Amino acid sequence: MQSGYRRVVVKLGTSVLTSGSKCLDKAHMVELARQMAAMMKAGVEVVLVTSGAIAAGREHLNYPSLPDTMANKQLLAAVGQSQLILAWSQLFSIYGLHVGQLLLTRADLHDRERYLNARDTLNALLAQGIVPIINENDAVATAEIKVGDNDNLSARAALLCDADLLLLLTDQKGLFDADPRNNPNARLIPEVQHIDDSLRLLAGGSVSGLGTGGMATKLQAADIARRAGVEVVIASGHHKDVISGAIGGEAVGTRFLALESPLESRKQWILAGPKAHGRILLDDGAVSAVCDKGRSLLSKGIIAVEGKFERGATLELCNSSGRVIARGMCRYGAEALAAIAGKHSDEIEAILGYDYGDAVVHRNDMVVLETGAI
Ligand SMILES: Nc1ncnc2c1ncn2[C@@H]1O[C@H](COP(=O)(O)OP(=O)(O)O)[C@@H](O)[C@H]1O
Ligand SMILES: N[C@@H](CCC(=O)OP(=O)(O)O)C(=O)O
Repeated sequence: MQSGYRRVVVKLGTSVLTSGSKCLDKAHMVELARQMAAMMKAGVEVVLVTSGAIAAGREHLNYPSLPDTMANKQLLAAVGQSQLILAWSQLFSIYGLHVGQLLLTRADLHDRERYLNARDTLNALLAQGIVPIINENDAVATAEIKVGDNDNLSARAALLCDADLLLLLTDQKGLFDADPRNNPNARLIPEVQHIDDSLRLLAGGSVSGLGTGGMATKLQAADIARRAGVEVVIASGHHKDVISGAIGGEAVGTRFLALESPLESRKQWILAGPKAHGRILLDDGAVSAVCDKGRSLLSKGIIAVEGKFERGATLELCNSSGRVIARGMCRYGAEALAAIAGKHSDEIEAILGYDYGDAVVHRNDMVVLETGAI
C-alpha cells in the first residue's frame, strides 16, 4: 500500500453500520474491522468514530414503541452503546486488536484542559496499538452540550489527535451535485478545493431516517478538518476495500484538499472546541479589516450584538447580512459590548468605567473563515 498518511480517523455512519436496515450489520462490520486492522498492520494509526448506538439500542430492546422524547433517545443510546462497543471489541479481537472507548460531549472539547486530557488518552491508546473508538456520550448529552452529529464530532476528533486524513463513510459514493436519493441525474464530485455557499447549497440533510445531518454536516466536518490541514474523503462504506483505497490515495468518493497553511493548534481549538454563545454583526469596514487586512475587531465596526455571554466567550462574527465570516473569543461580556457597539475605542473607558483594550476580539483570538466576505 502506498500511503503518506500516518494517522487516520474513520467515521462510520449509522447508514453504513446497518446497511440501511433496522439492525447492526455484523457481517459488514467485521469486514470494516478487517480493513482497519490491515491498515494498522501496515503502520497507519486508526481512530474509529462510530455511530449506531441508538440503532443498536432499538434492536437490543426489540424495537420498543417509546414516545419520541429526549429521555427515551438517551435510554436507547445507553442500552445501545454497550452493545455497540461489545460488537466492536469482539470484531477487532478477531484481528488480535484491543479497543478503548471514549464517549465525548461538546463540554469535553469546550474546556481546554479537558480537550488536552482527551488528546492524551487518544495518544496513549494509539501508542499501545489499541484502537480508540469514539462516539458522542448521547446518554448524558443534552442539546446544550451536544456536538449533535458524528460528522462534526469526527472532525473534532481528527483535530484532537492531529490526524492527516478524515474518512467519512456513508451510504452514498460521496458528495453529489444534488441528493442522489431525489435526483437520478446527480453526479459525483470527485474533488473539492474550496467550500463555499454554492457547495453548501448542494449538500442536503438526511432523508433515510437513519442518519443525522446528511451531507450538510459532512461538509461542515470537511470544512473544519481541512482548515486544520487534514485531508477529507467522503465515500461509500460498502465500496470494496474503501478504507485501504482512500488511505492509499485512490480516487474513491469525494476528496477535499487540506488548506496549505493550516491553523495553529490554539486557533484550531477556537474553531472547533467551544460552542458559540452569541453573534455580532459587523459593518462592511470591519468585515474588510478582519477578513482581508488581518486586523483585530474594534468596537466601532459593530452594528449589533446578539445573545447572552460573559467576557471570554466564543462568538460568531457575521457580516451585515448575517453570514458567519469569523469566530473569536470576545474580551467584553454581552452587556458591555452592546454599550460600546459603534463607539470609538477612546470612548470605552468613559462608557463602561473600565477598558479591557481596544481590540474587542483580538486577532490572536480569532479564526477568519472567509476573505472578501462583504
Ligand atoms: N449532495 C448530496 N450528495 C450525496 N448525498 C446527499 C446529498 N445531499 C443529501 N444527501 C443525503 O445524505 C445522506 C447521508 O447522510 P446520513 O443519512 O446522515 O448518513 P450517515 O449515517 O452515513 O451519516 C444520503 O443518504 C443522502 O440522501
Ligand atoms: N451518536 C449517535 C449517532 C449520531 C450521528 O451523527 O449519526 P450518523 O449521521 O449516522 O453518523 C448514535 O450513536 O446513535
